[in-house]
Amino acid sequence: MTDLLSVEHLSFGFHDRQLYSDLSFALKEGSMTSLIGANGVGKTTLIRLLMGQLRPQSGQIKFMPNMRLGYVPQFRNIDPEYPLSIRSFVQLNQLQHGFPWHTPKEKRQLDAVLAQTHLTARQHQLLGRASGGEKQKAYLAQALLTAPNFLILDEATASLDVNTKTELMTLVQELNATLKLTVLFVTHDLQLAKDYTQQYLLLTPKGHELRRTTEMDESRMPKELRPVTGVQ
Ligand SMILES: Nc1ncnc2c1ncn2[C@@H]1O[C@H](COP(=O)(O)OP(=O)(O)OP(=O)(O)O)[C@@H](O)[C@H]1O
Repeated sequence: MTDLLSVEHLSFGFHDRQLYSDLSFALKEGSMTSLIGANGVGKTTLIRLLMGQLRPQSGQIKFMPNMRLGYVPQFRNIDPEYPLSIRSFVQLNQLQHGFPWHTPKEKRQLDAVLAQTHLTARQHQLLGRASGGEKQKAYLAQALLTAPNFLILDEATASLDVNTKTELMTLVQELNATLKLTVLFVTHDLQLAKDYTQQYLLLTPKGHELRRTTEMDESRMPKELRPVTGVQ
């Protein structure tokens, strides 16, 4: 299988702190990878580098030519009085052509994405009154509207309850299987990493490792990462 992403000898730091000095790894097309590491080790910074918001100090970030990136941010609280329905919120990602209306093709795409994320029945619910899981699925649906083949989930399950986390990750797994989405999942939750992704990229101040989650040695993981309990 081809590499969707290849990072070669990347180095980056902020003025007072070097985060990586020789970071190299590749993600295969269609793979699911957890990005894990202690607080402040540089996970978000790596995502910002991948998204082109920061430039490497040296080294290279290469994507396959037809890479289309979708980004799902961390769950945020939304004001209960937020005026848009789930459908209208998801649709915001389609208003980039500058017209305040939607073409029949866009409506079909929107309906398809709402169905993919199991939101069809709840699409007229006000987003502010939706459950945490529905809100997070709305962010996911918004990202899917641009038909990405690479999806970055940035702590997207943090602050969701266990059942909702499971539901969201099952959905992401379905999308990975049906759309061949390559997934990079930033998480502090080792159990989710083991249950839903095949490999993990661990960042530590001393270096990094990319391994299969079946080979994860919990005792070598940073202490603050949630212990693997085996209970879902
Ligand atoms: N714009 C910036 N300017 C200076 N330092 C920064 C900037 N952004 C992040 N940092 C620092 O870089 C380090 C890595 O931050 P980053 O947010 O990438 O870590 P993280 O692994 O995502 O942490 P967490 O798990 O807590 O979200 C931290 O020490 C942070 O304070």
